[in-house]
Amino acid sequence: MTDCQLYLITPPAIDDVDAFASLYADVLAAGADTPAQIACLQLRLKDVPDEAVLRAADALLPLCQRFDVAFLINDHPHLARKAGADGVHIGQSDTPYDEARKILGPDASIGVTCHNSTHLAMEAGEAGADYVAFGAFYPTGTKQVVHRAEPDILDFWSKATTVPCVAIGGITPDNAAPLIEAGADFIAVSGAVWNAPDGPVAAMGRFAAVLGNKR
Ligand SMILES: Cc1ncc(COP(=O)(O)OP(=O)(O)O)c(N)n1
Ligand SMILES: Cc1nc(C(=O)O)sc1CCOP(=O)(O)O
Ligand SMILES: [Mg+2]
Repeated sequence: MTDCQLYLITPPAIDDVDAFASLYADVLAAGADTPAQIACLQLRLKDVPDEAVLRAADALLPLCQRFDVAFLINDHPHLARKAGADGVHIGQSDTPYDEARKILGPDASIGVTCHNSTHLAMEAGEAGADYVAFGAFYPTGTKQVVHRAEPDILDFWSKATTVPCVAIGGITPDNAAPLIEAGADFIAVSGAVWNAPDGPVAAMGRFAAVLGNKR
């Protein structure tokens, strides 16, 4: 079994929060005690009012706590603090790391998007980021991306530092293996779970199989 873990990101829009929370509970249960056990859920709602983020957080945080899953909110450190989240993920055009750390304090988990740049990752790591995220590794329909990363950045990073690295971008059970083998500590996925033709629970089984292989 690899030591790479699954980092789940919500869809960018959730129309029915209660229905999504129920589906997320099924996904949590499907991954529990398997190699696809979810390590972190990121709430990544885009272009919605703060109230919508907080409403979704209220529904999802208790489920994360029940399954010992870290709960991060994307982009907004103030909302992460207000929601009682475990941390925030920030990109290069979001709140700067130092400001996010001031807002959330020393015990929060703060992840930083570093695209395909070891320079950005070194800066984030030296500043105190809890993880760095590299991507996009594959084409994705979830986000308009301009940067492409190759697995060798994961190999370099995992040999050069102890700061955990997250791989993201178009990751599926069929293309995850090279990223896992290259040294990703986490694979961050969204569409491959939520948009799976046979449903998110079946997708979790496929991720368990690929994450269960020897690194
Ligand atoms: C784990 C993880 N990695 C990268 C991103 C992308 O963040 P960002 O560049 O700020 O883009 P948006 O997600 O905010 O559109 C992420 N959210 N999570
Ligand atoms: C949110 C995000 N950030 C990316 C980056 O490259 O920084 S790619 C991406 C989309 C992730 O969703 P999916 O697993 O459906 O591709
Ligand atoms: Mg962002």
